[in-house]
Order: sequence, then structure tokens, then C-alpha cells
Amino acid sequence: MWQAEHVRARLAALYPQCSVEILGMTTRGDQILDRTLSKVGGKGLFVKELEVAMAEGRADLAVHSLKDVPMELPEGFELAAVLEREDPRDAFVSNDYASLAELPPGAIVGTSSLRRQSLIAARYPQLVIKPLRGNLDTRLGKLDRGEYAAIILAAAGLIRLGLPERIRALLEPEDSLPAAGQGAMAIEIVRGERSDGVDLKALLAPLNHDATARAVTAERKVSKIFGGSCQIPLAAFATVEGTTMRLRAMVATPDGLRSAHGEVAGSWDYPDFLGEQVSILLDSQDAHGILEACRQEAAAADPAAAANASQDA
Ligand SMILES: NCc1[nH]cc(CCC(=O)O)c1CC(=O)O
Repeated sequence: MWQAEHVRARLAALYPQCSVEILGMTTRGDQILDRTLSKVGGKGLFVKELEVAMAEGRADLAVHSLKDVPMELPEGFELAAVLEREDPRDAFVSNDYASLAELPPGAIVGTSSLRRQSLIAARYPQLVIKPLRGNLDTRLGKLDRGEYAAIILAAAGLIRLGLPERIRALLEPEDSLPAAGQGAMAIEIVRGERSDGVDLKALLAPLNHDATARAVTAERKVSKIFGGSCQIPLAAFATVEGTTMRLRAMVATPDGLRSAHGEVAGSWDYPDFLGEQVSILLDSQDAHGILEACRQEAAAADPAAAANASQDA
């Protein structure tokens, strides 16, 4: 809702003659709180209901956290704009400890992200990772009630909701490489002109942030190459300086014991190419073997879920 309101306010400032209304919706991703997303169908759960509303003409655009948007949109939909990225880093949140390194052995860390789980398990094998779902208030409430010693959240969500003081430490990309698209918002529309001839994409173009859009294109290329199953800890993070893009990526097993890392840099004019190049680097460290191991492990644990799952960042 914060994100929708942000887009509404920006459109109202750009087009004072237009009225922009928010149609609040709850998605399956918001409702399913007892299971990790990877087990119930992944990212698509946050966008499907909004696409139905657009297809039925009840809404013209949908505002998403880009991290939750599947790599391939259904036929007839497109991303019209990617907004300037908020802080893309993961945040360490705790009432009693200042950093992951300070946590005592056996301390319980909350996260339902396989990527965060894998990174923590690799560096801090003495910690215990427990699932954590729900909206931000729910997650913080569980921390405050002592169910966890610490939790890991996207800094962007805490900042947007006015809770930056809850961030005890920001995890640097070197330690916790962000998920593809983390911290960026995207606006999805029905492809093509509206029936009344309005070109929504052109109207939304001023909201597009070029450097962010190029960076997330590279990141999402990596997700596309290795994606398809939510059972995979996957990170992809691009930064832009001038017209040079630097792209880092990682795939790993959930236990963090096997991982592949890569980094490339090049012109920001070829984000897909950079995504392919870094994927080749990962493959030279047996990334596909790692993914296969993840798939087999997931299928053994829960065959039905593994069959229809997609990426949960
Ligand atoms: N998967 C849920 C989700 N999708 C986007 C964000 C945070 C905001 C963002 O990354 O833009 C979160 C929560 C989290 O990761 O803590």
C-alpha cells in the first residue's frame, strides 16, 4: 500500500488533471503465512490477483516490489516503469545484538528467504535459522516477543515504512548479496494502448529510473537463466557508475556448503549480455550442479511443491 500510494502521489504531481485511485488488494502471497513461499508457488502469488484485476479492467496498473515479480510475465502484460531503487541491502534487526557476528551459538535467526538462509549458514554455521513470514509488523512483533534473537529483512521495506531505526546493521553486498530486483518497485500494465487510446506506458515513462531499470534487467537475466525453481538460493546485484555496470551473482545450496560466485563489469548498454557473462562464470563453478542438488533435495522433502514452485527471494 505504501508503494501504491507513492506511485499515486507521483502521478498526481505529474498529471494534476488526472484522478488516480488506489484499489487495495490482498494477494495469496499475503495470506499464506504458515509456509515458506517456495513451498506454495513462489513469486507469482504476489502478482496474479493484480493481473486479473487489470485484465478485467478494474485496474490500469499494478505496483509491485520487483523482487516479487516473476521473470516471465503472462502474455499481454509488461513492466512499464522501474522506479529508482531504495537501499538494496539486507538489514540485521535485533533488540539484543548489534550484528550477526555477535550472536551466540544456537541463537535463532528468522528468515524465510533461501538466499539469506544459505548465506548465514555458510558464514555462521553455529546459528539456527527459523522460518519467518507475514507483513513487516508481524515479523517485527515475533522478534519483539522473543521468538527470534534476530531477523533479516530487506532494508528497503523498513525504510519505506518509516522504521529505519529498527535496522541494527546493514549487511554489505560482500556478505549478503541482494536478491535480483531487491529495493526496486515496478509498475505493470496491460501491453498496448488502452481501449480509449490512452498510452499508459508513455504516461508512466517519467517514473522510470534509467540506471535502476538497466541494473535490474541484468539481475533478472541471471534469475531467468538459473530460475524456474524457488528451491534455489540465488542472488544478483548490479550497480551503475557513469555508464559502467558491475554485476555480481551467486547461487548456492540452502545449507551454504556449496556455492558459485561471479562478478563482471561492462557497458550499461548490454545488461542482458552481462547477465549471460556472469552466469557463464557461475557455471564454470558448477552452478548447474548446485541447482540440480537443490532440486533433488527439495523434491525429496516435498515432491508436490517442488513441481510447481518458483523463486522466493
Ligand atoms: N519477499 C517479500 C518481499 N518483497 C519485497 C520485500 C522488501 C522490499 C523490497 O525489496 O523492495 C520483501 C520483504 C523482505 O525481503 O524483507
